[in-house]
Amino acid sequence: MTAVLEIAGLRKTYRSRRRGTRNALDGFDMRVEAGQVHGFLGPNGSGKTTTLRTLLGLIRSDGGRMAILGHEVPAALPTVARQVGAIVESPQFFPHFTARDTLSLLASAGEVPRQRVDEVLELVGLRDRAGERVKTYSLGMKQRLAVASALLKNPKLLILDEPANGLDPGGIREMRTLTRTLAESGMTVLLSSHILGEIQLICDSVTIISLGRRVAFGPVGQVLAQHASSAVRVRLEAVTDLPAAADALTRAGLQVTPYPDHLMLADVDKPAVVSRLLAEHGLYVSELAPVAVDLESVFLELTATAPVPGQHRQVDESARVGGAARPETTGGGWGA
Ligand SMILES: Nc1ncnc2c1ncn2[C@@H]1O[C@H](COP(=O)(O)OP(=O)(O)OP(=O)(O)O)[C@@H](O)[C@H]1O
Repeated sequence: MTAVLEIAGLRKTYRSRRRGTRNALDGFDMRVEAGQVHGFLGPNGSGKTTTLRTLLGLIRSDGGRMAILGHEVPAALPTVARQVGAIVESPQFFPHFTARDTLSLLASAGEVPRQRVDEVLELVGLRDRAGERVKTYSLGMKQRLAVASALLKNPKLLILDEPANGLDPGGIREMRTLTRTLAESGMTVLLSSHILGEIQLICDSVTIISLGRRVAFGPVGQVLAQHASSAVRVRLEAVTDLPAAADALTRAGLQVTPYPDHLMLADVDKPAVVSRLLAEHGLYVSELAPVAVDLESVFLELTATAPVPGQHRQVDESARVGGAARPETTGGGWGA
């Protein structure tokens, strides 16, 4: 398959006299194949926006390589810019302009044929409200207008940062259908979102980032399968025993994620070992069930961002996967 987007070893450090240095990207890799809808997932502050801004030449990297449609960027951005549509930060529109005026202005500035304005208004579902001023639009309608503006050039690569932000359930479903339709027409879509159920429904493949590094990537089914084999949900007869159970299982070397009314265990080859171990501590299991894994649980496990009762996770406290200095080896190098 042909890569529309390749990133290898990308590094970005923010430096400020007051806050010191912060490694936002620490050798990040990504590869997006042509015609795919690719999900870009990561906890708050993990480096998604920094990646996208670097890719689009809005900020400069401190190292690594990036290519769009085979052209190295940022050097080739003037060449490839026409083929990339992006909404990375909430775009600002003139509030007194209508959606049609806004898009017409952008179309003439970008030498896009006038008829494309009506096409994109139709595509994003704004046709009937296109004559109203943007200041009267709801958040979701502004979001649709933003997507319309990114589609004007009929790009080969469409980058959407949180496109479902502010959309109602119907709007989210329409955005899903639109994204799939665009991909079926040959467009490659890179989609960052925190709505993991949505990503699982829409995306062909994903990249998960944590602390500026890739911690998982590949086709959605493959990423799920890699984590599906041996997750187990444990409930106890007494909920108050959960902390003691988590403690005993952790000390036995198991990877435990606590929830208010159950524990999740990763990599359990023999579930019977769990009930025996807990019984030895006077803790009695009421349920021990293999779990059908979903993207949300994989995300929480890989980024270590599952909520822990009684604790308030701070934004930078996501995973150092495996405790290793570098979380995963991916074959390395360009395009892995
Ligand atoms: N201009 C900046 N100056 C200093 N630090 C920054 C700047 N922009 C981002 N950072 C830091 O870089 C890290 C990555 O931020 P980034 O915005 O890329 O995360 P994100 O994954 O997009 O998060 P979110 O999901 O919350 O949007 C964070 O620790 C953030 O505080």
